[in-house]
Amino acid sequence: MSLEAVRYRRGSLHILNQRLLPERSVYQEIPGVEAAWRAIREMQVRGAPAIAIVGCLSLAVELDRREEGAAKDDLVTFALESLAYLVTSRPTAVNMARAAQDLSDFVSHEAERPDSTAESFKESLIVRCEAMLEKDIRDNKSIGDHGAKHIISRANTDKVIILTHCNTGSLATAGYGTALGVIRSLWAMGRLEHVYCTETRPYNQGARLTAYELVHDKIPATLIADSMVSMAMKEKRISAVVVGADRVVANGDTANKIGTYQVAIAALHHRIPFYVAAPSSSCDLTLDSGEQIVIEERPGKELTDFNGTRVAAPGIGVWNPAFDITPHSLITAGIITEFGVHDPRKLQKALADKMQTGT
Ligand SMILES: CSC[C@H]1O[C@H](OP(=O)(O)O)[C@H](O)[C@@H]1O
Repeated sequence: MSLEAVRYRRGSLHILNQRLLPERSVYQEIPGVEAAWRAIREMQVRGAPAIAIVGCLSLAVELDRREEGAAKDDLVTFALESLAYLVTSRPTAVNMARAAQDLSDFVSHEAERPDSTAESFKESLIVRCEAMLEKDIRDNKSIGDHGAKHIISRANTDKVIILTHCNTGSLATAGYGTALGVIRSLWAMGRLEHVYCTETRPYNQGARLTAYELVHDKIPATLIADSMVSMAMKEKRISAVVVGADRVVANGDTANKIGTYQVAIAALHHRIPFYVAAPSSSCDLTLDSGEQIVIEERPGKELTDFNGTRVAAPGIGVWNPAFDITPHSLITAGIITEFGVHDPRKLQKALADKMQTGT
């Protein structure tokens, strides 16, 4: 059975508490929007797509519980306020903000429809939130296959060796994953020799989550410290680097987990192709360049402590940005979306064309 970050059925939402993995696999209920906001802020659930999906499904479960007879205007106000609130949970990943904008537009349109009732409004909004689950998995499988075919077509070996950073798998999405989806597709095609995953300090998404997923799927993999990346590129015959994204902007600059920028610099030095894998829902064409992206800074305790024990010298100052920006010039092999692999400089036009044609 594949790993599930999110378990949903009408009226019921549970998340796998990722702060407890890999030692403990605990699903906790998310009864509504407030609980979702807290779970996202505390990174009990994380990953750009998963954040948006949990946020929107928390609205769906809370709407479902509203007793019949609630006034349509009250439901409209509740939905719009809830979506705006959910966007404040974490600032860097764009997926929640994009989903909130889409759903708010939908709500406003539905509210204006003369033939819509409170019940039909509720049902149509819940159905739109629920559709995010299947769409995300479909997009991830497309990303996986586009990325795998692109890597294979450019490799000079029958099987490839991939380095990845952070966690971009089933624990960061509705399933399959983005960069880890590319790895899963390479494995399914019989074209993957090995994976190197970085521990990804300080939350350890790699050591705790990506390693957990790769072991679960029986994919041959080796965990390395973040500081070992350059040595691994020099010694371990890495064919390509594939990472995820929290926000890709119009010129292809990409916000991703802290450490991605220096992995990209090391890849350039070693002439190793560097890919970003992200659904179009992680792209923000309203921003021209990476300098405009807000970088979340997390509590210093998340850096000074390890498993509840302080390891840093008391009294030391702490800087704990959760993301960094990789300039498009370092994304040398392309940005992999559900539509294909794009030159970062041509991403904006490619996505605009797709949005226009809807294909
Ligand atoms: C497909 S997940 C994308 C992205 O989200 C992660 O950040 P976080 O664990 O802080 O939510 C990481 O940057 C992944 O690459």
